[in-house]
Amino acid sequence: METPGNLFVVAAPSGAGKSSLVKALLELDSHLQVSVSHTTRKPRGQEVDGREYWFTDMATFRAMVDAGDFIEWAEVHGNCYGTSRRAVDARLAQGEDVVLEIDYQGALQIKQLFPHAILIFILPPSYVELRQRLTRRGEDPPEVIEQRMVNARHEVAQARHFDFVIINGLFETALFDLKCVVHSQRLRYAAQLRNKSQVFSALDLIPAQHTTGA
Ligand SMILES: Nc1nc2c(ncn2[C@@H]2O[C@H](COP(=O)(O)OP(=O)(O)O)[C@@H](O)[C@H]2O)c(=O)[nH]1
Ligand SMILES: Nc1ncnc2c1ncn2[C@@H]1O[C@H](COP(=O)(O)OP(=O)(O)O)[C@@H](O)[C@H]1O
Repeated sequence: METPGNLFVVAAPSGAGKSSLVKALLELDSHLQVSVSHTTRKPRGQEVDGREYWFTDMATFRAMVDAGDFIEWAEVHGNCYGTSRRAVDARLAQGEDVVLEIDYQGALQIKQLFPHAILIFILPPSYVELRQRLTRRGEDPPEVIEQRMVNARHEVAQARHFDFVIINGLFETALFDLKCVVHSQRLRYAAQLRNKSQVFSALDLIPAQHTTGA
């Protein structure tokens, strides 16, 4: 039986830079897969169905909730978002590492289901910078930016529930920090059993009672 992969959750207030950081991390880390969420939000700008999100209508989303298709879901900024069981379970079982880019409500649900999941919160350096990034991103109308700025204050307060907090001031520094968190999780004894099993057996290193990602 394959040693299950690691599960990483990245959350942040809108505009803090989580999508940019996860995208940059995936380009550097071929062992990491991102889970594509379902949402009732309408596509923005260049977003493509099946790439950034699976865009669904509310009736379909509700039916998936009722069918138990999501391992977590939440209403965020007036839209529904959810992580499908299919997107995660099979990959973890194959020993792949998976990253979820979801809000703090989903993150806390995931921690209940996967106690060894690593929760990472991305903070903006200030609310002024957060508003500037949302405005510069140019993907949300002013009223949506206002809503996200109001919600940001409550979201930021949830950082204390997370395992790691990364301040996304200089992008490259934040990306280095994110890579360190992911890599340090892989250096844990249990993860090494998966990554370096030949060496462990060559050294007669008896695998400890395996606990996923502990
Ligand atoms: N709980 C949960 N939140 C999600 C999911 N997918 C995205 N989100 C969160 O929903 C919020 C809004 O995402 P989005 O509409 O892409 O706006 P953005 O944060 O401005 O890029 C963000 O906090 C996302 O992390 C999901 O599957 N589950
Ligand atoms: N460290 C940073 N410094 C300046 N701009 C940034 C930084 N990180 C991200 N951005 C920019 O801020 C905007 C929001 O980033 P994005 O990744 O979409 O945030 P989120 O996914 O958290 O909503 C984007 O235009 C992005 O290019």
